Amino acid sequence: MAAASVSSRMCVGSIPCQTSFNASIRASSAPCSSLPIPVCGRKQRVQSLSSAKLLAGKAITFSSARPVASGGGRTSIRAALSSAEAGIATSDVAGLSSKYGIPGSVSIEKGEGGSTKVVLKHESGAEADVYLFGAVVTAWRQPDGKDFLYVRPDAKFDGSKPISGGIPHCFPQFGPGEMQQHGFARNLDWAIVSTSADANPDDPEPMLELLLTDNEYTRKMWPYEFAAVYQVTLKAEALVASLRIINLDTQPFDFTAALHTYFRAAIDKVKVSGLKGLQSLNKDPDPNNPIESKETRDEVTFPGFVDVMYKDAPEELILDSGLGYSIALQSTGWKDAVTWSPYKTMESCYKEFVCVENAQLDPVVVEPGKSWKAELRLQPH
Ligand SMILES: O=P(O)(O)OC[C@H]1O[C@@H](O)[C@H](O)[C@@H](O)[C@@H]1O
Repeated sequence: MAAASVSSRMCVGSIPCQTSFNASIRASSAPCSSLPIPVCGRKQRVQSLSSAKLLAGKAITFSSARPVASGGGRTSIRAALSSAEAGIATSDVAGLSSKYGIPGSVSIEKGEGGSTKVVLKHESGAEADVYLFGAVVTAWRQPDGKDFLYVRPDAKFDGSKPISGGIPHCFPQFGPGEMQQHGFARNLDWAIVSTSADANPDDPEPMLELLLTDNEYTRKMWPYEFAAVYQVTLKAEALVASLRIINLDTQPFDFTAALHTYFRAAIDKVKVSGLKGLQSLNKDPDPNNPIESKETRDEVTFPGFVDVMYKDAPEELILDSGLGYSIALQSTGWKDAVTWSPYKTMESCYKEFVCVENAQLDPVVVEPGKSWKAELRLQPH
């Protein structure tokens, strides 16, 4: 749909503070202009959907804990999402800034390689950078300036390949498999749906909500209509990443996925705890025929090349970075975990990072009109 044909306008401050953009739409059958007077909308930036589509539409529940109602709502959900997508070009930093920027909390900037990034700023001094290309959180800076995430020196930000570092998405395939390694979600521009900084009245936490839907390119690899909605919230001492996959198709689909997090670490000292007793599948030496075993160590270390998948991981893993601090990875919905260190296959940087990934390794089936949700909360431990 051409941007010009879309009735899309600012709807600043018309959303009650406690709800997200989508929850508000769900709660309302009214067009944007007739939604309630701002409660604390000063720090809310949303892209309104076409009012006609909202009035005609069924519930859009991709930010709620409840699955999307099945049945006839799909067409209108799709229409509403198309409207949300057909906004400002991802390269239009000025346009995106005026629509979604929130002074002091959310800024839209030109990042590395000319790619657009969103910087979330918490009043504690913490910051997070999120690139629209791949919806990758590339930095999570602490108030003292330390960045807990890592971007490889060979990372490209110009769209020529996925950004190698931070928190890339693996979707709809963790891999290896029929499509490109780790799927297509990290190769595409995601659209901003909303930003806010007032969901919590006691703590102005900046939040960014991004959207990816199918297109010709994705359907060639994975022939389904879908929406992926990704919310990143920066708290004083935590980064929360919440992913929802909605089936907009008329048939069920299945996928595997992961958040492929690159943590800054000292490879000779880093340890991961919480994996003991889990079934492990070692992709070394043959990723297509992993060797099954059981993890016996309290603390998993990285003395050489490591590429291991763990089934049914607990909701909390602890990463001791070896740099003087530890990070808790708390997750819901992500059933499995992966540890990866390329070791000397990446001579220039292997000493500086480790990947501990929250994953869904067995295909998850989503029925038409239903959705799947998983959340990762990272916080100092
Ligand atoms: O695509 P990237 O970021 O280079 O990561 C590749 C690695 O990603 C890991 O998740 C896989 O377990 C490895 O097998 C793979 O080599």
